[in-house]
Amino acid sequence: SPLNKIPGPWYAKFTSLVLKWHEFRANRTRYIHRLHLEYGQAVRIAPDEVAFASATAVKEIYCSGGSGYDKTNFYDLFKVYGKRTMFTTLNKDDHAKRKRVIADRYANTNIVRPQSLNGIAERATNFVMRCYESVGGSLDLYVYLHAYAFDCVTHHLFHPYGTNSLLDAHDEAVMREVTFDDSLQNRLVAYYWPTIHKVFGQILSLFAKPRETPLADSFVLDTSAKTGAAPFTLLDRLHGSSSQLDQLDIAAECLDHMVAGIDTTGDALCFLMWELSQPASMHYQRKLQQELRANPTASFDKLPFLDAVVMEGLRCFPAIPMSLPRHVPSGGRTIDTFYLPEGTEVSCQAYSVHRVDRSVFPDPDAFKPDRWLEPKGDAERKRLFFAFATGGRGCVGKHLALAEMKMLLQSVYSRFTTLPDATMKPIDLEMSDQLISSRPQAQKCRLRFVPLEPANGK
Ligand code: HEM
Repeated sequence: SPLNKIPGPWYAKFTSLVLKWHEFRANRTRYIHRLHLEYGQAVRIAPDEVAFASATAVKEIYCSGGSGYDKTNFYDLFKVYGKRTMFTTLNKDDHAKRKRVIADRYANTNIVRPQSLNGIAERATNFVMRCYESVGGSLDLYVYLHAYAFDCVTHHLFHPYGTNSLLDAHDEAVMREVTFDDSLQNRLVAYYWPTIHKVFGQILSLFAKPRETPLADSFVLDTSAKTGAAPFTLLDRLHGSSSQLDQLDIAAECLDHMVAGIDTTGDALCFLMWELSQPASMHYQRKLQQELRANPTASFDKLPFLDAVVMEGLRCFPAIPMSLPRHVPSGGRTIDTFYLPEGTEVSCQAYSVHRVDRSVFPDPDAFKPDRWLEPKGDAERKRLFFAFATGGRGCVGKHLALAEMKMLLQSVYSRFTTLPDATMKPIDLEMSDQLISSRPQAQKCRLRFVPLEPANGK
């Protein structure tokens, strides 16, 4: 095999079992990262699978021809109501057709419309209310950040039919159902051994829970059938004449975006606020508070240190840190000097792309927002920033996610100091891999919120 030339552990030439073992133990990302540290930026991780971590590989796999190589059938696991969505289409043409309909709803010009931003600001205010209520005790940030992300994304999809899970128990139950899902092992069996999954599915579900989200499913089926959504929403576009989607396709697309918008933004904020609350990062928290309080009326996208904090948060703790698998196209390709035959599975994972090249990210495991403020190396850092992936299949919700993250941090850190609650252990925030996203292992994150003195004594 031409892949024999690619460095990697000896057993990867013969079996994918070791890789699968780590996947089942929710530890794929760290395992592959260890291999990168040992073998370099190109590693053979299974007989027909290679992981890369260089900027040239990212460009080739995810950007060549605009949207890079086609996705693998791994993405079948994410089909919704049995339908393919923009995210789960495998080939370029189907994807481009769907994206043409959807993309403008996620353009920054649409995100910064007053009706869109006011909805996010309102949710950030609800979050701050929760923080005030917790003063003297602690708040489980994990739950409320996911509620915030849920409310923001449903605002963008469905306004005026968005959720209010920060204040409403029924909506919170919908969010919990999606967020506290525990179906990793069951879905991995479905992917790797579909026949076994079909035949022994009932027995398997006694040991490994299947994914079941009845509340979310029926919320989206009902809501996406409604008319009268605001012009900035995705629902408005999907019901428009240009979309030509039937009702079930519309519901599937909406559910996919809703799920894509909850855990990603919720987990990214959770890891970031936990880090900002650690003694080693307290000086960054203070610097952020100073910037926010010195510029109380500044827009969230005009604050350089806030931007640096968010970029560094997403670099250190990308909510999707895992491999984004693609197939080498017909005829084979050469990546980083290695020839790969057609059909080889190739991928990059943000966790490693953000760490392996120490000339671009020195001291890569340390949280250092200031690195994003240095003009030197700016282009190289941006080239290796892979939290939202890149190319035509990169995250369509990026501008929405950044607006949500920045507006929440602005609301919180202009009013509070956050500190870890004594009940928390460092292991609680260890990364636990799911299918492509990673979440804090304990699925809780208790912080204490200490109100700041009013600015200027007011
Ligand atoms: C911090 C938050 C977020 C992160 C880190 C993130 C990251 C990503 C990444 C890495 C991908 C590429 C996945 C792949 O190729 O397998 C992606 C795709 C996608 N994201 Fe996000 N995302 C975030 C928030 C959101 C939000 C708020 C939405 C809103 C609806 C969203 C919707 C999507 C969709 C629909 C796709 C598929 C795009 C396509 O295939 O064309 N994401 N995201």
